Amino acid sequence: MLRIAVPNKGSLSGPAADMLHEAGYRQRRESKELRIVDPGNEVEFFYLRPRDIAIYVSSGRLDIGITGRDLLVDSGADAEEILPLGFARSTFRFAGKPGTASGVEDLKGRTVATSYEGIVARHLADSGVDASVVHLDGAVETAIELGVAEVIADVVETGTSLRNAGLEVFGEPIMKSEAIVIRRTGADTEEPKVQQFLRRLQGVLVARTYVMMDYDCRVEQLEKAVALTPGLESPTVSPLHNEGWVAVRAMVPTKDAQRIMDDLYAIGARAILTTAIHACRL
Ligand SMILES: Nc1ncnc2c1ncn2[C@@H]1O[C@H](COP(=O)(O)OP(=O)(O)OP(=O)(O)O)[C@@H](O)[C@H]1O
Ligand SMILES: O=P(O)(O)OC[C@H]1O[C@H](OP(=O)(O)OP(=O)(O)O)[C@H](O)[C@@H]1O
Ligand SMILES: [Mg+2]
Repeated sequence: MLRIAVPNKGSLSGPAADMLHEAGYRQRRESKELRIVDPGNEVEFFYLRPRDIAIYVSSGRLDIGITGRDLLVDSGADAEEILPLGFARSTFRFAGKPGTASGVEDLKGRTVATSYEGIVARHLADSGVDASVVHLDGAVETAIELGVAEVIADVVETGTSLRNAGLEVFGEPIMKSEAIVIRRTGADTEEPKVQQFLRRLQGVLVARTYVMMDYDCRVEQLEKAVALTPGLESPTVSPLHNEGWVAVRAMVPTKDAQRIMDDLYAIGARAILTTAIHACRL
């Protein structure tokens, strides 16, 4: 049975459960459930604090975990990223009152409040800057107003929390994060059960980012049309009953679908349709 750690709270937990559900796995019904077995898929899910997941996975007791890249790095645990999942995207940045500093080099002798002490301490050390780090559990934006620190380092997504606290980011982003699948460093990912799990999640990612596009075009326009819709391997081209016409079918990135439809129309393609992909194995 494959043992998988899933975030039980916070920004990662809802989207992770949605993705696992879309991949065909049973998920818990109540937020108080701490573990469930999915016997049909031979998988057991453990619902754990996002921060603890890398530690459990590095211990080898759980095979796989879903967590944030920033949480993995912060933990310093002996685990590694094997698949990015595209949700809970954020950057990790320094911020302060306007004019406080313009880069990490200005932080010498100052105090930085953060919930990600591991990331911050390493970044300061790598930059050769000697500054103090104060650990807070959350809501770190308030630390400056209340005099606990002059600077914070925190997760930034829309920037709303910083703006509401009258703070501004400064310096280069310390890191970019998103939800990821992790395993113990060097663990065997060739294991068929692990491979099957990863393929299912990849299938969900593809289904979320691609649509299937069908259209008819004249044979003379086929090369131009195929250049617009190269597909993942190569598009399917079938003859139509009307001589001189073919039907083409290819996967296209959802975000480009409307532009591609315009371009196909402009070169004479017609009956251009897109359909959602619900699941796939590449
Ligand atoms: N507003 C946000 N937008 C996108 N990702 C976020 C946001 N806040 C946190 N994250 C990401 O979620 C993960 C943190 O998960 P965690 O559950 O600890 O934090 P949280 O969502 O802030 O929850 P809480 O603070 O309520 O415990 C990190 O990978 C972080 O980058
Ligand atoms: O840039 P934004 O879109 O505002 O998102 C970033 C904020 O979201 C998270 O906070 P959360 O609400 O989880 O509270 P916390 O600080 O207690 O973790 C994070 O810690 C930032 O504060
Ligand atoms: Mg938070």
